[in-house]
Amino acid sequence: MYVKLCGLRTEADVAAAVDAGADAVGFVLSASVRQVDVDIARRLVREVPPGVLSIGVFSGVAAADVRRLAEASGIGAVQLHGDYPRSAFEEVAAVGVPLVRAVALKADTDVRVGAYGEQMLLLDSPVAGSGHRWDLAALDGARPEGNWLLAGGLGVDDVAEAVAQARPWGVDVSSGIEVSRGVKDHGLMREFVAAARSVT
Ligand SMILES: O=C(O)c1ccccc1NCC(=O)[C@H](O)[C@H](O)COP(=O)(O)O
Repeated sequence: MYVKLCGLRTEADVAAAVDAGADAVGFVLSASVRQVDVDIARRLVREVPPGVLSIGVFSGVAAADVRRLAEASGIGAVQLHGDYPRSAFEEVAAVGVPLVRAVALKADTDVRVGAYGEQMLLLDSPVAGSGHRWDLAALDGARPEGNWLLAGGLGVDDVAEAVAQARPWGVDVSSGIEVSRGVKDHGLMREFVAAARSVT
């Protein structure tokens, strides 16, 4: 079970996420209570050891600016959140790092991983980073195959049940590992990773 812990803002967060066994850590580089600027992102990326992917998360940022921020921060992957067109993925692909397409599942969502040139697909609630769950029954008949992550309101108490139901390749969380909005709880990080991987 691939686990991404998102919305990290401090060196201590990064150390705790790595210690908890996260496969990927997310830094939000667009408007959010969890936003970090490019200088902080660059500093945090340097703390991420080889083998753990540092993912820059963008929403509502023009593709040219995503490219610039991705290159300046040195992040290891780019997550484009929301209604980015294929052309944006093509433009950002020039950075030369893996891409994550993050969307809320709708009737017309292309759920094929790689359909926009991405390496991972992330299915999330309609409001990213809100901690809101969505109805996993929507996956019936629209379940992706391959490297797709489930997100949206997951927490230590329900991630195992959600994994058992949706059978994703990975999971992603932000609100569910926070003590208050935007402030990570390092104990919850450890509990979340263990709970996500408890399903056989
Ligand atoms: O986390 C944010 O504040 C955010 C803001 C804008 C775009 C994306 C954002 N987060 C992206 C993530 O990958 C979150 O981990 C994902 O939406 C799940 O969040 P949550 O429901 O809080 O666990």
